[in-house]
Amino acid sequence: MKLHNNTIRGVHSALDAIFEQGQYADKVIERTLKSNPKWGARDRSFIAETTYEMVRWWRLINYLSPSNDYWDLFGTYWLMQGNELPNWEEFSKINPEKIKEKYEKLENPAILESVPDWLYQLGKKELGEEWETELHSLNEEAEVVLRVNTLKTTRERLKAQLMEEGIRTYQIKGYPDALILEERQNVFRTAAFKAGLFEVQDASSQLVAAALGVEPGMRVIDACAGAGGKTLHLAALMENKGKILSMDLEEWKLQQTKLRARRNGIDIIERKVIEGSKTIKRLKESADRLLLDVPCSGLGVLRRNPDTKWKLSPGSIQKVEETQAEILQTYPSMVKKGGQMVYATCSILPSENEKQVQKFLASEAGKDFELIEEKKVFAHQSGFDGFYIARLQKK
Ligand SMILES: C[S@@+](CC[C@H](N)C(=O)[O-])C[C@H]1O[C@@H](n2cnc3c(N)ncnc32)[C@H](O)[C@@H]1O
Repeated sequence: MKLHNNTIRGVHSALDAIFEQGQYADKVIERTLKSNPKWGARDRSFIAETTYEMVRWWRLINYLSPSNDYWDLFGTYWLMQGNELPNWEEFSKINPEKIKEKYEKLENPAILESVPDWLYQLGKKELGEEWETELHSLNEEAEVVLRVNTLKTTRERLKAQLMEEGIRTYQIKGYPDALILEERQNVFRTAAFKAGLFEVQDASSQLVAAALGVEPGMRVIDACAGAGGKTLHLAALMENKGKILSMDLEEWKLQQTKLRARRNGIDIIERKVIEGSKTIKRLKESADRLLLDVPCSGLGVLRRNPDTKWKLSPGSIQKVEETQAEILQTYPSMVKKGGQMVYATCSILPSENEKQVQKFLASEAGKDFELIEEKKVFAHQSGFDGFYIARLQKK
């Protein structure tokens, strides 16, 4: 593949915004791509892919070539991919033989898998032997997965329509609404997306709303709804009949659901900002189903958000675990007697998952609940994001 100086500069400026200014990788890439309308589809995918991969392998790259110069770091990454470097002045400081030798001698698994030491040790402590395999898998590039909006189309019809738009997809067993892209492409520009025929949502994430066992006509609360990914799925499973109360602390996130719901042809969603414990108390025993898609470390979705590795800290994980425990102590009161709730995270750490559920069940707030089903979804087993999904019944 031929390298172009100005697309590499695009990668450099994206890396600078991510590492020096602490911005989120997905937002940075979106902005970088918009900054030069002359870049074609190939340039854009080079910039997006290279930035993500360099963020993913940042520790390893910096170990192999300790340098503050982005050209050295890019050159090292390029060699790691099995490519040759062109004879450019910018790459003159790079010694491919030395890099190769250093890599071959490397034994430290945290550097090899490109994660901070504390994170490597935490994973090992929490998951034991399974961590190595899982971590390796979490360093792979994520597939692009679509969730068919069954309110507007079927999987077969969408597959055919996307094919007409030049996008090839395939389906997999066990995920009834999912289509996977054969090749990474920008699907947001398609007529099918604009018509609300699908949303982009990882296959594991599609298991969450499905686990809640909703039916048309139910009253459902999605208490950590964010921008509404799972709310939209719930609405489709409910055939757009009943009521969904979509709640979050952040109003700007809930606002995004409005637009998405319109595109999806959904009108059963009501939005409510959580202003404090009163908001929750007023909704006591009002829901047939409650979804707690709680804030988490995001360690299950490192494929999609590799910058999470460098943003997390032991302190931030502890803080998020405290929030999870607090949510579990108060929000389940919104479930009607005989109703059900799902507690879910996109983390693979037992301390955010089964241990939180066990603590809840052993507490006063959880005494009326029982665990019906629990799914620990690992990336190395499923091929998709890591998730945890627990379904509980209120007696
Ligand atoms: C995992 S994200 C939700 C993703 C969303 N359900 C989706 O499918 O797109 C967790 C959400 O919980 C919200 N949150 C954080 N603390 C909360 C709290 N105490 N109560 C309710 N929501 C909270 C965050 O703002 C964030 O949007």
